[in-house]
Amino acid sequence: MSEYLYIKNASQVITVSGSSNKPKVGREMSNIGVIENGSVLIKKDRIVLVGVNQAVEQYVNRLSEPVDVINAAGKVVTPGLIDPHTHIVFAGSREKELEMRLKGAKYIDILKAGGGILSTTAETRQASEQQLISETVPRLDRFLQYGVTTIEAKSGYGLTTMDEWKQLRVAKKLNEIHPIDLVSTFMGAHAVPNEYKENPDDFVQLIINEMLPLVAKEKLAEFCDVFCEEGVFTVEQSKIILVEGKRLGLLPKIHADEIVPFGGAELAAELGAVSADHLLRASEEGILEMAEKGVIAVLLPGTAFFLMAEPANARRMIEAGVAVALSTDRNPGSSPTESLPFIMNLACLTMKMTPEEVLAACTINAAHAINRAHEIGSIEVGKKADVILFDARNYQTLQYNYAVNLVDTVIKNGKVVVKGGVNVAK
Ligand SMILES: O=C(O)CC1=NCN=C1
Ligand SMILES: [Zn+2]
Repeated sequence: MSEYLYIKNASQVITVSGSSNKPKVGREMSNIGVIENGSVLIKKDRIVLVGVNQAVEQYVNRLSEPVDVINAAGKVVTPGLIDPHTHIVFAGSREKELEMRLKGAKYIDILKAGGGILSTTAETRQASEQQLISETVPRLDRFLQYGVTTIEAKSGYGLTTMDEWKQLRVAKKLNEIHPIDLVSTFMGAHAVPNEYKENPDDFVQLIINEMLPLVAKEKLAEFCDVFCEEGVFTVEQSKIILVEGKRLGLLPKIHADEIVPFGGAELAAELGAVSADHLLRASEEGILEMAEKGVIAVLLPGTAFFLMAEPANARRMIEAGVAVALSTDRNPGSSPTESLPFIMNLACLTMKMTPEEVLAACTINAAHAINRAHEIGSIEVGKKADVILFDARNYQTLQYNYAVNLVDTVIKNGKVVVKGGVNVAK
């Protein structure tokens, strides 16, 4: 195994270069830096050269050290895909809810009746750290097979100080043992637990006075997120939590305007949140304020699809100058999928995003949504060698061939972890 890995003769290399200091907005989202007949040279865990085949070949031929070669003929090479919004650490499953919703039950009514998030919370509270690890690893393995090399991971199924702490410790442990990188978000404000149903403001105080200080002291999360929604947390409660999180060094994110127009996008802009997520019902004012303040819209078309709801107005957001990222929203209730490639298909087919925009949204813009654009999200010299080879001759095929997995090879930190679609990292 040499220090050099040479990915040669790709049909296309999609570099998504030139936007590491700020996310792509507007027409910039369509500029994804395509190199026809290109190659990539990796040394250890970093990208050291990317360009047209001949130029990279000449450089490689002058090297005195041995070079491992991957023949990428007929393949499209992209940066590793990034999922900036998952609830991946949890126990149990919620298939029963699908049947209820197919018979007309609404997501939010199931939650209000003590199901939904609260039923996953009951199972997650019961689960040991080891059980949470063993239930989450297969989900991470599937993400890897879909070409996802970095994900964000929220807490929010503990809803007690110790159980939120447990979830975040599990995410930290998974980040150490699994090839995928996990970036953690504290989301103690995911739902009001039954024991605080009569006095939700006391739960907000528990989050402020106990959970946030512990998470900040132990540096178990970089972001703080709140489910700002009718019947969950009010705009006022959300603001109190996110302002305190920000004071303690946790950057704000917000589940905004998912079910009803609720002012979440406006709150995200007011607080200068890194991202506002969902936005199926965001107002025109909220979109304009997000554009003005540079708040990234993390859109979740898989959740809209699974909840049989209208998706977010991506075209209006892109037109208004809001940076758009995409995510699976992997969770057991409203989006049980790891297929970020299918989310890209849905973004094209249900939100009319272009093949270029969805690639920018799943790479560099997603990297900005988790504060990692200096490290990942594009194929540029000095960045982490997180690279995907897709079995396709051009990037448009990735959206044309929908609901299939075209990932052939996944390289994580310069090491091959998926080959021929098979996980070889074990
Ligand atoms: O239902 C869940 O478990 C996750 C979720 N949080 C907010 N929307 C969906
Ligand atoms: Zn979510």
